[in-house]
Amino acid sequence: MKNTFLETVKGKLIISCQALKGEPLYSSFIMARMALAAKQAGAVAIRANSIVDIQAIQDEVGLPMIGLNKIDYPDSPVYITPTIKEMRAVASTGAEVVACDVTGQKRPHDEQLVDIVKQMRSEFPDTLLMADTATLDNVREANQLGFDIIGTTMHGYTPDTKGMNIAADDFAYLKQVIAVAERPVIAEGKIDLPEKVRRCLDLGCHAVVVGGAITRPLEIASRFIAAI
Ligand SMILES: CC(=O)N[C@H](C=O)[C@@H](O)[C@H](O)[C@H](O)COP(=O)(O)O
Repeated sequence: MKNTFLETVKGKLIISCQALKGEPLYSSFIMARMALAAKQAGAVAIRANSIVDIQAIQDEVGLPMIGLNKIDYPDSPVYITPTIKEMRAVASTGAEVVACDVTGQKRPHDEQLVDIVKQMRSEFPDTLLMADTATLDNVREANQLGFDIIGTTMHGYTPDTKGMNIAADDFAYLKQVIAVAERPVIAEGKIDLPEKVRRCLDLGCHAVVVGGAITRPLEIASRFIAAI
């Protein structure tokens, strides 16, 4: 069946529903309900972490999904769908898109991204691959490897970009990403206001992912508390 994810999300909002172990909402049941609220509000796709959460959300809302699997390995800082094992597991759920780290950092067991992409293309030819990048060099690598979607997910979360914010200087970095990317750009990471979503789309992003500002109540409540 043709993968229509990119057509479905064009100019629209994707909501990320994620809670890691240790976070107050850590529960597939709750993530599925978060996804239902997202759907009722008008989100056209969901981004989710872990096989159980992806499946629970698929059952509850039936929206297209960007799936990932965060795993910490002792020999690598890469944690978003880091190895072929997690890539396969996420694709096997039927998620339309599998997202993985493309930050140029060493992967677990020294796996090479070029091999992972090649393997995924042969095993899951209909699954789109999203590159979670942090820098323009990462975007160039994603272009070269033939990723289908360029995400800005890791901007601000690598040693080189620590503390940076995609919205700084009227999205100056995002403008460069759009200029360099050879595939549709999905803006993601610290987009915490509706006006910012609008701006990302006006600048030429294909779609926008918002997570914590909608689905992480601890983060939302902390912002209010910090204002006191
Ligand atoms: C850096 C990293 O691990 N980002 C993760 C990627 O899936 C999620 O924890 C974020 O919530 C997601 O990217 C959406 O971003 P925000 O929650 O800022 O809207």
